[in-house]
Amino acid sequence: MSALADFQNSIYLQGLGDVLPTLPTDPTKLEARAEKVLSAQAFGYVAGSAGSEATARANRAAFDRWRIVPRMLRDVAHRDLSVDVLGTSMPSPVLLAPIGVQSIFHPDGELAVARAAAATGLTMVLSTAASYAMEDVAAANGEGSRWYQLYWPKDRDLAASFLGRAKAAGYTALVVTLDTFTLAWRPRDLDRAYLPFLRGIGVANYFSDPVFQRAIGGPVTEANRDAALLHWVANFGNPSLTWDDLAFLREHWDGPIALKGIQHPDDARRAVDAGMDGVIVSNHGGRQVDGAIASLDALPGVVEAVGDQATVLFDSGVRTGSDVVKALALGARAVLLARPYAYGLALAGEAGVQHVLRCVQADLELTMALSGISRPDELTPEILVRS
Ligand SMILES: Cc1cc2nc3c(=O)[nH]c(=O)nc-3n(C[C@H](O)[C@H](O)[C@H](O)COP(=O)(O)O)c2cc1C
Ligand SMILES: O=C(O)C(=O)c1ccccc1
Repeated sequence: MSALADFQNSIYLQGLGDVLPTLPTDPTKLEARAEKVLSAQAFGYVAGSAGSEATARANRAAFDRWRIVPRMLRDVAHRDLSVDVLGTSMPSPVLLAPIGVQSIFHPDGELAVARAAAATGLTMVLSTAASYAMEDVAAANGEGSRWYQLYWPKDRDLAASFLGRAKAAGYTALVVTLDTFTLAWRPRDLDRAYLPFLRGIGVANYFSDPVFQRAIGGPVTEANRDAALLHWVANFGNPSLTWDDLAFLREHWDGPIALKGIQHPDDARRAVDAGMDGVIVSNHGGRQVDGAIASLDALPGVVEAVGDQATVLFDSGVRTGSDVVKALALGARAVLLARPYAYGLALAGEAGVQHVLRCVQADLELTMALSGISRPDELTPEILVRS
């Protein structure tokens, strides 16, 4: 049964008992509802962006400047949303973006998200800054499919250790995030003096790592906890990295690699020259460079530069099925969904994440079908006009 039929059934069955769906389907309402259950600090952390938040707004405005021109009488009775992305087959072109520190949203954090991803068949991308160790998340994800996102630490041995652990735990592709070697100027967090890591959230992969433990002289205990956190701060990111360093990744990872945070066509070309398999066009949801180009506006140039040589993925601002249609029409192979599933997690744990994933997929399937599109590879720029 398709995700759509599945979802409509569940709404219908709930309706029979005069019980309305417990969570909103509208992403804006979902965010508003999440604000009610989260602390001001946790909500500010997820909803907030860098500086004046102009780029976060621009991400959404860019979607609104494209309009779909639906086509009729195209026999869309049989729809197949499945795609192959970097060696992973997925039921629809939507992945779960890496989001760190998920236990600030729900005690089960990444474990709940891993279960929801497995239940829906979608691929999750686990952050290095997760609140649970990657082996525990892999166990929760079971037969599901998972990629690993590297925050590339200064200590090369630690980076190599992370990659070895990820491979052993069944993460099949590597996402390397380049745009966040340090957190940007984020007023909402600054004004609350809020940083989850300083409370020991988001460091599970570090504290559980043998290389990290060796560096601080043994396992993390109450006695050396502050020293461990300081070591984390000193090692989290490496601002000295250059394109030449990418050779290290190829040496330590034999699967597909995608660079996340690409916004310029020349950087995409350099990624291909360095032997990378994919790029993720992203401005980190406007959380890094305030005033940066809207992610959707950066997409066509990157696709033109490397679309025939690398897999181009997209995130930043994806909220609805029509957003996915637009990003795919502009050349993305798949998109990463981010904040909306964190809101689902905050509201109802695994069930909340499943709800969000099912909503986006059902909306996507309906929007495609009603636009005359049966399969993702039929989406081309011709279906869009500038509004
Ligand atoms: C709370 C939060 C934590 C995030 N943590 C990470 C992370 O650990 N690694 C990473 O590559 N991106 C991280 N991101 C960025 C997302 O992967 C994604 O690029 C961004 O959220 C897309 O913007 P959108 O949520 O507005 O669609 C984080 C985003 C949020 C909101
Ligand atoms: O907050 C973020 O955007 C982010 O990417 C991050 C970085 C380090 C730890 C947790 C999240």
